[in-house]
Amino acid sequence: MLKVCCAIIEYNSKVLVAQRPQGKLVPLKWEFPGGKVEPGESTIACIVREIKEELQMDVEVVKELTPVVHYYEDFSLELIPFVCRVSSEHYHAYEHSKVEWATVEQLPFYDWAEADIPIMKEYILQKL
Ligand SMILES: Nc1nc2c([nH]c(=O)n2[C@H]2C[C@H](O)[C@@H](COP(=O)(O)OP(=O)(O)OP(=O)(O)O)O2)c(=O)[nH]1
Repeated sequence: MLKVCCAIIEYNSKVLVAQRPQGKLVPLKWEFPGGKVEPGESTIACIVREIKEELQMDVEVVKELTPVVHYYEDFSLELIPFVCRVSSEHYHAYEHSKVEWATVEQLPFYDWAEADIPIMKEYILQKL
């Protein structure tokens, strides 16, 4: 099964959310940025690498949340979430159509990729 890591990046009480581009899988849905684990790569190395590639940010991993297995119509994946910290709010959006800093209260109102919904909910619950 496809193994994908994603990052819930925190800064100043907000988290970074990103919209997938048109023309890729799960188009225009919102996600926590990340990507596929490469052969032989640890999940932590994967998330640090992906966030550097996609957003030019250096993350520090704080903790892992519960992985989600999700079956889309045409593919399935295991999505492994990490809460991460950054020391600056600045990013360059190389691979997303939009990127935003959202408050925890705003998270339920994004049009999420289905696999991200349980992750978003778990994150909100552990913030209460
Ligand atoms: N990065 C990320 N991918 C997610 C999330 N939720 C979700 O269903 N996915 C899916 C979409 C993609 O099919 C896959 C992640 O692959 P990816 O982001 O590395 O790759 P991609 O399909 O955008 O493009 P590519 O690297 O193959 O060119 O997992 C999420 O929160 N973050």
